[in-house]
Amino acid sequence: MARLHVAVGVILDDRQRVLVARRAAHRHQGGRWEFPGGKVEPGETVVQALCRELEEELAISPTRTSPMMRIEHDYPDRRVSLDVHRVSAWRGEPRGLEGQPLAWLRATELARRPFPQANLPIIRRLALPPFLIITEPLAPGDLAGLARRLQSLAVPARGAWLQLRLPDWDDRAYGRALALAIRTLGPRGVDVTANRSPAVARRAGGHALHLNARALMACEARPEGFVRVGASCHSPEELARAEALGLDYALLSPVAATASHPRQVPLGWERFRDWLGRVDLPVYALGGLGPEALELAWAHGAHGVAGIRGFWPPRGSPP
Ligand SMILES: Nc1nc2c([nH]c(=O)n2[C@H]2C[C@H](O)[C@@H](COP(=O)(O)OP(=O)(O)OP(=O)(O)O)O2)c(=O)[nH]1
Ligand SMILES: [Mg+2]
Repeated sequence: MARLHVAVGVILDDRQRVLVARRAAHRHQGGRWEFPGGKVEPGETVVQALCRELEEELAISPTRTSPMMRIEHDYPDRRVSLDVHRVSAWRGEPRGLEGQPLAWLRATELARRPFPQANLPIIRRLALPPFLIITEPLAPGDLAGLARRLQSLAVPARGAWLQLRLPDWDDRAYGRALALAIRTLGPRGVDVTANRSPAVARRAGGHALHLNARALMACEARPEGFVRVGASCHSPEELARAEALGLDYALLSPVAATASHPRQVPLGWERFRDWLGRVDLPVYALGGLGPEALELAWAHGAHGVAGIRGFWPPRGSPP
């Protein structure tokens, strides 16, 4: 059975809601929800096919797209290869030209609708927010200072999560900081990942774990008991290790020059794209980047942007 090549669009608005449509009952995978798109015709590029399909199905013309992932899936009656692209800007107002119902959903709402089986990796990937904010250096044990900084955090409309990175803090103080961060940010919809040993993270109630590159390379297996585990990477070997361990994401740095790691040579965007293209893993761009770099990062294959300085309000500014 030949594999059907399908262009799929993850259409995202500026609050990171995704446009989905319900497939008509009589079609393959009928009645289920889908990300709009369709078959790539002979002679078309994937992006050309996507633009044509979105014109035909929704009356919109994409003006900005970026590659997101590729999925091979075998249904009992059909084999498909989904070439998934983000659509982050378009002309026109989406309408269901084929009578199909449409809905704009947040990532957390996608899991509650029936989608074709092949779409599950897309839904899992969308659950990772596009911004990963890393804590700034803070005097060891200064919990009150941390509380003030967490309060001051302006969460980007597209969504973010936080990596609690306090390398100078001892385990005890770190555990208290982690519990504080989870308590403060959880109600604001911001998950917190612990950059510490699994034992300390677990004891403080952490459910996500971040490994630095040294911890990653020392790891024999994915640490157990966390819903999300990721790692900091600086080379293709480290990325390959993160993929082999079945981690959920990686950070790749430094893309540009940074104040926090002045001696590291920046990768630049071309090498960044080349390296992340060798693994099947969502990768955040890190190093000298702020939230404004998201479209550029997407254009180079990144899942999102991670950073320190570009995300926090200046110290001493009113909360
Ligand atoms: N468009 C789309 N297709 C998907 C998704 N997930 C998934 O398994 N598929 C499968 C279902 C179909 O077998 C195939 C897409 O074909 P399609 O029926 O949408 O193709 P098309 O728009 O060109 O439609 P048509 O001309 O055949 O009516 O890929 C998805 O999220 N979006
Ligand atoms: Mg279609």
